[in-house]
Amino acid sequence: MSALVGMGLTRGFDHPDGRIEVLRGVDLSVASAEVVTVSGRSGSGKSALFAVLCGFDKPDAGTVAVCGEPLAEVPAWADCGVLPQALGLAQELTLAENVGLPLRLSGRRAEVRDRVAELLGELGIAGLADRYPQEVSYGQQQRAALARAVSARPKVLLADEPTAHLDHDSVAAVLGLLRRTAGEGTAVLVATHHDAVHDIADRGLALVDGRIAVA
Ligand SMILES: Nc1ncnc2c1ncn2[C@@H]1O[C@H](COP(=O)(O)OP(=O)(O)OP(=O)(O)O)[C@@H](O)[C@H]1O
Repeated sequence: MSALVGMGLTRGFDHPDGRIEVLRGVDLSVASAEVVTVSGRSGSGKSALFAVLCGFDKPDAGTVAVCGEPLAEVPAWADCGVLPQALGLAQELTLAENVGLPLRLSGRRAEVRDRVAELLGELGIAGLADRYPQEVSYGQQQRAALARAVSARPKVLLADEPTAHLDHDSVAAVLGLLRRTAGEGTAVLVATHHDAVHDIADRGLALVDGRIAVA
């Protein structure tokens, strides 16, 4: 079954010089355990699409379903994990606390310690567990935000440019985690400009003129 289904998604924005229609009827689906990339030129609407798919933004028309259920107004982290381009780490929490937050909010406190240690270790930032986001680099924050997105083992993971700004070893760690997360049953959708991400994906989609095409 498709874990993530978007149908007929449209979204436009009003600007002083007129309205732009960014999404013009996007249909897509991602199955459990599948890694799918979305490419497209800068400004083509990848982030706008992800915002609609995870419920951060409402489409003008169309529907989103996670495992056959309409997307909740505020989806649980265990349903939909998100790595937004802006990261959105809680500044008043340490990296470890940020990563453990989805588990705490899901009432799974017993899993927090081991899962946080596992993810921070895998992403090479275990030594930064007790630092606050403003005390580490952007790339380190980005990996913490990815760890937070996957910590509750969500049904769907949406990762917007997860390898931007990372060095070679960090890219390899992120790609390994994306693949492993899919291997554990999560449907993974990744917006990327990066060939290395396409190489580990099962399929590639492209956003062209507000619609989805096979890449
Ligand atoms: N909240 C908003 N208000 C107005 N315009 C917006 C808003 N969000 C996105 N846009 C516009 O929608 C278009 C698509 O933006 P989006 O950020 O989705 O592109 P993208 O494909 O993710 O680009 P990049 O690869 O550079 O991250 C752009 O023209 C942008 O200016």
